Amino acid sequence: MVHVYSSQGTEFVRRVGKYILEAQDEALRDDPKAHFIVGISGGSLVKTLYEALVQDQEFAPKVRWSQWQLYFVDERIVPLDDPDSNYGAFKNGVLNPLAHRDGHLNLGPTVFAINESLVNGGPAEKDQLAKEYAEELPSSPFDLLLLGCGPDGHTCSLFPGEKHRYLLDLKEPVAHVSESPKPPSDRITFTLPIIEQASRVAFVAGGEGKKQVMHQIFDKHDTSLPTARINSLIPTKVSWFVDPGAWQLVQTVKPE
Ligand SMILES: O=C1O[C@H](COP(=O)(O)O)[C@@H](O)[C@H](O)[C@H]1O
Repeated sequence: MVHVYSSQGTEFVRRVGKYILEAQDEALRDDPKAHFIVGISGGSLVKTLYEALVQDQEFAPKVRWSQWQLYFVDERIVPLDDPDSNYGAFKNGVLNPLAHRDGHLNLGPTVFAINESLVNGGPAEKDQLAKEYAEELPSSPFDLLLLGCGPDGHTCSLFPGEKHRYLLDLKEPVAHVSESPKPPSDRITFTLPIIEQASRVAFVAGGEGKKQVMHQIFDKHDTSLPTARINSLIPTKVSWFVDPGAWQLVQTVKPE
């Protein structure tokens, strides 16, 4: 069963924060010196992470950042300081405010970014960039993947539609995507095998702009959408955090 939680505002952010801390504590329980291995999306998730893990007075001190190893489940192939970079958004939205929180220097996570020297190359360099990112991945499965859901049902940079259907069949853990329907056009993305192996997968989705796609995912079970496909592949490992704006058309599932 896929778990669905619907709440709004501060409650929404705190539910996400509580879930992340549970995943962190579970991963570090048996070996307090272990790493918590996390993959994050870009987009609206970054603001939620800031509010839940940096701004929240109760949760912030409980985040063991120095033990986090953090990867991007997808990345746009642009320089790291480009406004479209997922790394750049996370740096500006979470790492920088974290570093200066409470007036002293705080240690952040170990962050794995793409090889920036390849971003202006041709298709071969972009394929190489995906291959190199795959080589950086941990040897054990991810403890947690925090995913977004676009209004078209995409997650990571796994897009729906005929042209990108092949992405759902790929076996390599990281793929180069060209001609993305959402700019920028060139990206890398985690693929389904790596998502399926993760211990926990959470989707975080808010706003009215996502109400139609939620209906497609939860009422219509449209598994041509990468998000719905993940629900059907690993239902017991998936949780959804959705706000009432996004949830308003769903009729067949009652949030917990
Ligand atoms: O392009 C992307 O979009 C998705 C969804 O973003 P959101 O702003 O609607 O939450 C995001 O999860 C992905 O990482 C990003 O590259």
